[in-house]
Amino acid sequence: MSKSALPLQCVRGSEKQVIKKEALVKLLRWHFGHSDFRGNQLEAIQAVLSGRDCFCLMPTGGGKSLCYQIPALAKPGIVLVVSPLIGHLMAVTTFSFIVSPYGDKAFFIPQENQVMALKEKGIAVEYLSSTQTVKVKNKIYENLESGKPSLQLLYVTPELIARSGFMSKLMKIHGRGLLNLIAIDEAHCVSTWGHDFRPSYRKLSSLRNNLPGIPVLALTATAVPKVQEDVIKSLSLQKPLVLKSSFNRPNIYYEVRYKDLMDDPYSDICNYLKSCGNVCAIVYCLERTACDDLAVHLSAQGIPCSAYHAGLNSNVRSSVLDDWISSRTQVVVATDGKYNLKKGIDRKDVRVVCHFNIPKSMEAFYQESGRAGRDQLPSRSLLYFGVDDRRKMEFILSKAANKKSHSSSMDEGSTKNSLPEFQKMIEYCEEAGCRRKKILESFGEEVTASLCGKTCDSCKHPDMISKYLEELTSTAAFQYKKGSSRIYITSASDTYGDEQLSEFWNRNDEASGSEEEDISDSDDATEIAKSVANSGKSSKWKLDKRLESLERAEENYYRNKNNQDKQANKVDKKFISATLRDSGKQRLLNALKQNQHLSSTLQMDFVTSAETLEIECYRKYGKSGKSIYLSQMASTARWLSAVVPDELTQRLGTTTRSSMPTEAAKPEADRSLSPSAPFIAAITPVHEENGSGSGATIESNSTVVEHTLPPPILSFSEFINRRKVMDKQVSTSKRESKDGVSQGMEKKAKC
Ligand SMILES: Nc1ncnc2c1ncn2[C@@H]1O[C@H](COP(=O)(O)OP(=O)(O)OP(=O)(O)O)[C@@H](O)[C@H]1O
Ligand SMILES: [Mg+2]
Repeated sequence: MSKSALPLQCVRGSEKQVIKKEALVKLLRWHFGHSDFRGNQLEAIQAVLSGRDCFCLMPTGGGKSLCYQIPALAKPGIVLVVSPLIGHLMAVTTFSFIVSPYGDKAFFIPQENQVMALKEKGIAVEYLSSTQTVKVKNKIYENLESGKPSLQLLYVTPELIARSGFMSKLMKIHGRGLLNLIAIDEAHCVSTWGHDFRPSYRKLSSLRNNLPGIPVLALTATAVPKVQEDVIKSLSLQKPLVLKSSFNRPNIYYEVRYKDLMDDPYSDICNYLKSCGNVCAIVYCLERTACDDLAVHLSAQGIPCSAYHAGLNSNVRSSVLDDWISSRTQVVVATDGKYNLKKGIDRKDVRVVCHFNIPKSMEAFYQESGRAGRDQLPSRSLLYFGVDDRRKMEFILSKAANKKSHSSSMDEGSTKNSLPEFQKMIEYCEEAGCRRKKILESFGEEVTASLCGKTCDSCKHPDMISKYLEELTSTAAFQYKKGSSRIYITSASDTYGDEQLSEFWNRNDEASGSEEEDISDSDDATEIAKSVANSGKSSKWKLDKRLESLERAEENYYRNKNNQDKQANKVDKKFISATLRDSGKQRLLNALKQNQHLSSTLQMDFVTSAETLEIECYRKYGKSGKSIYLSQMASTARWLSAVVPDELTQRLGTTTRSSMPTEAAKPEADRSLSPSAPFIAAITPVHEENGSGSGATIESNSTVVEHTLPPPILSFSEFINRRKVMDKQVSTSKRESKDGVSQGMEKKAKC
């Protein structure tokens, strides 16, 4: 319910005057219902209200937003909040977001968006972004230009700040003395050293020059000292009050598990999630294919789960998030890319964050694991460490570092070296000692071991962890690690090249619909390699080039990228490499192995089965291009994850007997049938319920067996044919009903 504003005369003070704590606490209680300020909130608020610049470093969920929201209430004038991707996030789903609606740090309150939530609290707030209609924007501009603007808080994107038209509007407002504060949320985005650098943030330095005398508040949860210095310098903060909170997240229990010591990491994560109960969880994977595979596996084991990554079109992503946020799915398996869970939408009650592959840096790990327990309740971070994963990441990073060293004029100071960053992650996993201490020390925080209070596996079970580490160092995989990263060279040539191995279905949709992927998106191994390599081009000239290209990509997101690019992309994306095919076989093999129905069928040759199905798919769809091939592979993997032995035998038998005919060679009748038809026909007799392939009752040897058939594998042409038939049916029935209506009307008219 809307609340009337607290009479402000009791708290509003003139410039440079420190507003007393009591008055600010009153505002906090009245508008937000919190009893007192947390951490450094009060200091930050008082500093900016007295006109001083402030750099405020608070952990994820620490309460940074209040540091600019309270000043908006405590002093006349407008607080300008720069926050990335407001428009994107407000537009991308049907839900609403609150506070910093930037992917990385956004968090979600059902049915309310950030602006709505603040309005509900009686605060005059608006946001401006490219996703709004001209009408809405004009209304806001009118307010700003009116004699007495009623706005207290205005959220804008960094891209808008970069536009000269908007800047001149701001300058006018400033000239009229109506600007109270400039708050820059997610301020680490300004730094090329940070893991979330955004070129448009570089233009924010113009704020200081164009709007002199207005305090600037930079807010971030990024703990790396180099980034902090960079932010202060880049935003031209003047003698700022620097406030740093501890990065300790006492409500998160940290744990590492060792894949190389397990029979089956998939089962382990599955059992782990089950043992946590029906809680909200995020699982991060390095690559999209790993996401898809794991999501399939968890779903097959009865855990409501979906994959979420940039390979899915925005509609699918929205519906995945919808399901997750409304608790229809328990677990989301995501890559760590820009539009994914790390930076997408967050729930405050995430109880578990799992990293199924080692993250590329401690910073990334901290941010991602920090999605857990934003409501301050006990939560868990679990990292699955695998020597192979480690090597893969090392290869990607060192390849990028090599590229860097080949670039001629080095400018060491301007970009970060990712290998030492990754080393911290390795130490976190491979060395004994308190995990919490390692996290905090990696951010330069001095802590005693007692701080942890047995809230990490290493402090809680030191002997067990020592034993695991001993075992790990004696594993073949570990022994091999000092040799070379040979095993990744083959895959890495693909991983690092222009081609993306990690694909999922709907690549066509993606190419045509979701512009957001055009923004530098370290979504999978390929992208990580690319982004690291790019950041490694360290001459000033090269850095500028990179920034320019990123800026262009960013602008493309907000406008509409031209169709020629899409066409070019589509052509490149058609080629199916041998490695892609190998990974496809592996994917089918994994699906087979994960299938519980088949695990008892020991005589089954999984490898040959996977190969046969892949060859079938390639022969049928290889020429049609990568998208269709991948789409079919995804369908097949889904089908395999639930198939029962008889059905698989039938399928393989059918395949062999029919010698994998091409679509053209198939009899006409066969092509128009549902793809499952030959398969169902082979099991006789069949009684279909509801006329569909699923839920059929299969009678065999006089015994009635209830089966839920797995989803049929739809070939592309069958899918198109089916659509055509359905469209035809719909238009016929529409015509008929229209005829019926007009006949009825004719009758009425005659009467
Ligand atoms: N003083 C306070 N007392 C109680 N709760 C608070 C206080 N300040 C903030 N909160 C709550 O803490 C939660 C996190 O706040 P907020 O989103 O501002 O954090 P943040 O630091 O911006 O996090 P992120 O880095 O993820 O963006 C919110 O639910 C907010 O209502
Ligand atoms: Mg925030």
